[in-house]
Amino acid sequence: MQQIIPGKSVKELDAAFIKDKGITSYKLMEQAALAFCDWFVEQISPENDLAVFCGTGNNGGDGMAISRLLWERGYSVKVFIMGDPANGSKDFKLNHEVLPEAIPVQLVENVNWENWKAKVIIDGVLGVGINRPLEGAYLDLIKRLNNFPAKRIAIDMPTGLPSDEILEGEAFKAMFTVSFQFPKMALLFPEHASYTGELVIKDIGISPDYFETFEPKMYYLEKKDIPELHKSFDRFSHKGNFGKVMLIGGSYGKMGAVRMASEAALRTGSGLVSCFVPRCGIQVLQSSLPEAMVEVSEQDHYLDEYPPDNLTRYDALGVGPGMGQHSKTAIMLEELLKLYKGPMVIDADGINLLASHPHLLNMLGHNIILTPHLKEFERLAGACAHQRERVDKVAEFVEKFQCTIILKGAHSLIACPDGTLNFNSSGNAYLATGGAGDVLTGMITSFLGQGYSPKEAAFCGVYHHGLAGELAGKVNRRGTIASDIIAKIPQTYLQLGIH
Ligand SMILES: NC(=O)C1=CN([C@@H]2O[C@H](COP(=O)(O)OP(=O)(O)OC[C@H]3O[C@@H](n4cnc5c(N)ncnc54)[C@H](OP(=O)(O)O)[C@@H]3O)[C@@H](O)[C@H]2O)[C@@H](O)CC1
Ligand SMILES: [K+]
Repeated sequence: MQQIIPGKSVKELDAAFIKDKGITSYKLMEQAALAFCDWFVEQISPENDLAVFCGTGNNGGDGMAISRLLWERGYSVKVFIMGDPANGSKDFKLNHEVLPEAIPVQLVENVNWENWKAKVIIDGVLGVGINRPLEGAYLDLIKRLNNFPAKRIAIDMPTGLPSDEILEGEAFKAMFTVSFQFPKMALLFPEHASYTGELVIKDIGISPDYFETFEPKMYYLEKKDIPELHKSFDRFSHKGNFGKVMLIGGSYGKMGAVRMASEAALRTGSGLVSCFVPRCGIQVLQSSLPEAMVEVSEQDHYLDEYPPDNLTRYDALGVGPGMGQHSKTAIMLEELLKLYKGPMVIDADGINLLASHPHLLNMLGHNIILTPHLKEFERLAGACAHQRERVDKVAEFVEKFQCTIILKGAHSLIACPDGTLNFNSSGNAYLATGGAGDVLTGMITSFLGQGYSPKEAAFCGVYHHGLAGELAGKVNRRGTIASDIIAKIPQTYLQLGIH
């Protein structure tokens, strides 16, 4: 898996890599620029005139190299330099020197903005070297570029965005950020969505072993990581091999949640799916999801204090969708935590009940996965000012209670008891729809029931769920609903080449 390291460690990483490979830093910059151009030519046609803004550090050096390479590919390019080129970094200067004479170069301070035009703005002003908020001429430039009607693309990082912290002040508002080798952590924060734009990661050839010495252990979960996590089944596999799971939840008016989680478990591959719901749910479930078996608790409208009988029948449980927060249901949850020693996902009202009955937190452990969205997590662990703080609190929570947490959102964070923090890459905004979380619960429960470890089940569940959302979004766009995501689960296996 691709490791994410702090921006301040990038220089050290580069130095180790180029020393070991016996290449120059200029060559590495060329590799980065080529990787950017490979992506760029697929997106933007040469009819568009390009304005490349270069600082005088290595981000600016990238900008210079990219200008040359795109010019060679037939683009009309103009270069604008921010800062004093005489004070530039070594590789900035080298790339400045080899810039073809046919490319016009101007200092930003000399630009007459009145007649200025460009269809595409490429930002190579500052990258991971940023160490303070933008001010003065830098700030003026970025504000101007943000208001200019052009396509905006950032090299490595949008100028102004710190690589690992929350933005203070202003930054370049990129429509695309093409980041080298790994996503800088701040590109994954929801607060930065309008600065990062669409995130593209381009491999520049630095293999994973060069990252290993860096802390903390943060990773980016990508498509290539998923197939090897999957088990293979053969012609003689029977439904027992695919696991027997139970989804526990539902209350009057919220039976859809447990129904969707159950269908998602079936579509993910569970051999047998049972539901445990209040009495009022039996007809809903039996008629709308005939593949599931249903057991009911005594009460009509909510789950009473008695958990299902004979829990050892199940390979995994998923608890919480639509469950409500009745005090008797809280007792049932406590009983479940006492009695059931297999793997379990706790979501939605299950999490809310943990938050309102904090003594239950001490019953969590390695076999349990919690799947809170931001607000649910804050109910568990206290308010957070921003995602940076939330990431730290998630890590602390997992260390204390030794369970897995999946903090849902764009780039869901999977924090594991082994101390790793893993950010997901799949998914899109169309996943932000009622019931999508219930679908995820069903999927992870299914993987647990199929014998995947909590970490494998979390990785596979989150990645497949995001991919199903992408596939559903392609067809249904803003009209995507949770059932569309479920319908696309089988296709995610196909996309990943898994039988
Ligand atoms: N492996 C990789 O990922 C590779 C990375 N590469 C590229 O290198 C980039 C990093 O380059 P970099 O280290 O030279 O820093 P960069 O961002 O150009 O800043 C330059 C200088 O600006 C200054 N400065 C700071 N804050 C400021 C502010 N607010 N306003 C004004 N000035 C400010 C500060 O100097 P100071 O003023 O503090 O002396 C800083 O040193 C990286 O993002 C990627 O594009 C590739 O080429 C190869 C492979
Ligand atoms: K930049």
